[in-house]
Amino acid sequence: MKLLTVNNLSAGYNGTDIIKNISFSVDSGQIIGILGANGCGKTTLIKSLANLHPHTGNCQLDTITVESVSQKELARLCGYIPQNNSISLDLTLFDVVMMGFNPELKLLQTPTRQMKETAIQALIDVGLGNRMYDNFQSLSAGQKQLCILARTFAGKRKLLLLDEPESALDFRLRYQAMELLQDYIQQNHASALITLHDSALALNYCDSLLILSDGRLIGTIIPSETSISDMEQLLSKIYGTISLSKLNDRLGNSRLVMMKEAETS
Ligand SMILES: Nc1ncnc2c1ncn2[C@@H]1O[C@H](COP(=O)(O)OP(=O)(O)OP(=O)(O)O)[C@@H](O)[C@H]1O
Repeated sequence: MKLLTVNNLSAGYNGTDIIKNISFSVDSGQIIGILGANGCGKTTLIKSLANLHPHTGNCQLDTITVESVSQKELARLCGYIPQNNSISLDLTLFDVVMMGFNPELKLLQTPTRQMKETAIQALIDVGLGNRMYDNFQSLSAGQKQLCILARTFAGKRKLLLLDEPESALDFRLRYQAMELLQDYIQQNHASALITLHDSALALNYCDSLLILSDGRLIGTIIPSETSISDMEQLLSKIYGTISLSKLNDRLGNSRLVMMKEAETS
């Protein structure tokens, strides 16, 4: 079932389009990666989908047209994690996660007990259960990112828009965050659009990958179906010469590994 349909999306700055005529759709239950070189327009695309950046074209999310609803209404269906968190207030981690319920609460309405329990569980799930009442500002950059992820999971939105959520996480936590995301998507019949610079996460955790180059969608990879040579060809357009291999880990799970090759002239 389609959760999101994007039609002819273009957006930019100062009258110049940075992303150009992008169209794609996302089924429920999918994690879609957005890959592209620095500056190709990934953040601009994600912000446009969250209706936080002016654009032309339109996005249909479930039963709503993104461009025609209020931010609060959109926030009930869609959770957005920006590249850099902008929380500068002295709040506990618990308070930060509780902010995820704001779109559901009316003015002066207090959160329910179930919301509080969900927030606590979300913090435990990301490994921050023992820091729940610490000041958010006292966390490291990676821990802040995990706390924001917990807030997004607690909100139980149908669509998650995540802009490089792994950037501050160490090697182990990157994988843990992707596993948590997979569980979330399955349990909530949700979908995620996620910009990534980590090819191992992109190739091994995403159901499909949108390949952006210079603001255009130049192709789509379905890691479980697309041939290695087709994937290499597309990925080389954004990363230069690369090679891909399928390797088995010790448990026999097949993994895609991308290696940078010397540039050929
Ligand atoms: N506020 C702005 N004003 C003018 N130009 C901008 C603004 N924000 C971004 N740009 C330009 O738009 C282009 C795309 O930026 P964007 O942040 O969407 O790229 P990105 O693919 O997310 O990059 P990265 O991988 O480095 O995060 C860049 O050339 C950037 O300079």
